[in-house]
Amino acid sequence: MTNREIVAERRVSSLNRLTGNVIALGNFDGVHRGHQALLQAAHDLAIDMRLQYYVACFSPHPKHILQPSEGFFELSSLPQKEEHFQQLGAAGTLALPFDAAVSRMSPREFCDWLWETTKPRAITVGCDFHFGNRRAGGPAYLRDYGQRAGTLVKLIDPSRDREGEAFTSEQARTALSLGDIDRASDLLGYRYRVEAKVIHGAKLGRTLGFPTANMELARGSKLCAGIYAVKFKDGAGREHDGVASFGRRPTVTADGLSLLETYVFSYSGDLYGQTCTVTFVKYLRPELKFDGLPALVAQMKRDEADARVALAKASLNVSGEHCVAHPLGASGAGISYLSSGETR
Ligand SMILES: Cc1cc2nc3c(=O)[nH]c(=O)nc-3n(C[C@H](O)[C@H](O)[C@H](O)COP(=O)(O)O)c2cc1C
Ligand SMILES: Nc1ncnc2c1ncn2[C@@H]1O[C@H](COP(=O)(O)OP(=O)(O)O)[C@@H](O)[C@H]1O
Repeated sequence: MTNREIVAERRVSSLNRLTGNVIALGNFDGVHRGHQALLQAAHDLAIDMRLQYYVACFSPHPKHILQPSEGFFELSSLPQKEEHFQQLGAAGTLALPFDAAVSRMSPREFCDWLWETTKPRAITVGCDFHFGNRRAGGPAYLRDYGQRAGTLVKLIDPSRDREGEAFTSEQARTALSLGDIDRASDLLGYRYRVEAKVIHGAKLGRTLGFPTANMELARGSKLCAGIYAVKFKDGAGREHDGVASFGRRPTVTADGLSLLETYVFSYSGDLYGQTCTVTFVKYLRPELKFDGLPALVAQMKRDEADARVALAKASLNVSGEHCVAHPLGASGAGISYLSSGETR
């Protein structure tokens, strides 16, 4: 059997498992507290119907294709979303490929494809979800289509904070772009985190007594430049405390690339090439241009002390668990990738 055949076989078996279940449909960028409530509704419905629920989301996020020049600030990668979905009891994730051709599908074509692919017994969808050419399809279209196909389509109202404002991905993006980590954590229901490979830098950090693991964030990130108290997970999954700087290092470069640089406390070793995760616990201060390296190093020492205090004060739930209590725990079956021509 060739590798290709093995992959195809796996795909068929996972799709066979997925058909005839509950589908939670959406983009779920950030998997924020509103998304979590919707996924909880899908989960509850699946239990009532004695079925499983799967999440169907587009990949890449449609904004990358529809507004490529605007540099979309995506809150979570597909693997990060899948991790959240698993924690929220989903049996698997169906990544629906999004490209120009899919963007031109009529609502009817899209629904025909989705129904043929997943044979859903029920679909849960947020009241503001739109799809199809020029966003012509919406929850009402899905409900009517479902009625004709004998599928229950459950529209979920947005969940709101104490002030009555709906949780949105855009609010979380705004909070992160302002350095308001507390607000972002509150909206997301967990602490914002990024994952990337550690790359080589100017090798100056070690001479300052502050070696930093350098990571490039996804294009389009609008995270506020500044200094943060963080948790750092190395490639082997070990968690460390640290202090990170995100920005262009105006003290040492004229127009450097934006980098996330973490000084990992009580660590010595080689992190180059490891895929690491940085979880943001507290914003400490803006990035500044210092008058020479001694002034920068003196401030970095104060930053380290401030970060230690902030990390000691923060609740222990630092790896960012969900606020939503979940009876099922992890039971995910992985991601299935589909092409729009494929049904089973
Ligand atoms: C805690 C901390 C605070 C920092 N603050 C600033 C800052 O305010 N301004 C700045 O230009 N660079 C700042 N940096 C970035 C340093 O300039 C950078 O880490 C140093 O030049 C080493 O770079 P390298 O990893 O490429 O060797 C900070 C770094 C850390 C770890
Ligand atoms: N405590 C530490 N925190 C961060 N990186 C460390 C630490 N100790 C050793 N390292 C290693 O040193 C590298 C950073 O050193 P640095 O001089 O800043 O070089 P670069 O400019 O390439 O980032 C990291 O990528 C990692 O491999």
